[in-house]
Amino acid sequence: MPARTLAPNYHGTHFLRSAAVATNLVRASGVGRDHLVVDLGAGGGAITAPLAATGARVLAVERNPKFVETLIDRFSNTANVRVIQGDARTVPLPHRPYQVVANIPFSVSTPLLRRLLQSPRTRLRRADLIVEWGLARRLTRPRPRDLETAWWAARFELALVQRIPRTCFSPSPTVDAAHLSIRPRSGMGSRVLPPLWWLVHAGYTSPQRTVHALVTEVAGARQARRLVRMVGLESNTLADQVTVEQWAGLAQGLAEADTVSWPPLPRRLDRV
Ligand SMILES: C[S@@+](CC[C@H](N)C(=O)[O-])C[C@H]1O[C@@H](n2cnc3c(N)ncnc32)[C@H](O)[C@@H]1O
Repeated sequence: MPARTLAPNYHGTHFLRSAAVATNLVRASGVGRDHLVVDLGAGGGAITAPLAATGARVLAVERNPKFVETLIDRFSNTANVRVIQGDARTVPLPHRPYQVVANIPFSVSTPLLRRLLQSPRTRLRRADLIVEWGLARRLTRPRPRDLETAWWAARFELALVQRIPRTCFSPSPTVDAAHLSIRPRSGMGSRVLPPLWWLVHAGYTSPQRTVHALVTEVAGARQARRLVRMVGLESNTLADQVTVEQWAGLAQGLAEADTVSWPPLPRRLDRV
């Protein structure tokens, strides 16, 4: 169904009118035969169709019954597409590793990102999302302004791939969008997560303390000096000057040193 026939705009959502944007997004995602991929907010299938063409197993999640009908019609003969009527904020996500490729509704971007990125047990392997330009800028700052984004960005590399002009959507939103790529950061296995959480939590709760003082609390002054230097910081660098990459490096160093018995991660991180 051509995107421009989908107006009026349902709940502030914007449908892709550019097939090239959908194709490029899918190509950049690296999705291929037999991968499991979820399209959250599938609409008329603008992204579902190029995903299906890769041979991947595609789950197309859509809340609006009219679009669900359209999707069922459009993909009734496509064995590798399953249409799921439901709310992307609550629909069960796969228990095995999966990717997400989607033009997510701007109005629920943050709850959806939380679902994908927050839990230490997430099975998300990568994601390529179209999000609001301003959100993509905020998420990809080297020093995020809030603890939640820092927790996501220390475990996943969040990169702004390109700006997508508002004219690529129908109806056009008031602002441009962006292709946001999400890839797991290497070396962030389960042993690294407790020290990582401790560090970012301490750093964002006490932004004016030196990172050296924070690390000293758990590792002793000598080890703290070594780790702080190892990630390219000075002893007097304040916590709010530390990048997510440096928090990740410090957490890896602490996990390797293996001298601390870390408290378990808070259960609320798993509530997704
Ligand atoms: C930005 S549009 C994208 C549609 C299509 N993927 C495209 O790119 O043209 C978002 C779609 O998500 C649907 N939607 C909005 N909120 C949703 C939710 N909470 N759960 C599932 N789908 C939702 C809307 O009905 C709409 O079809």
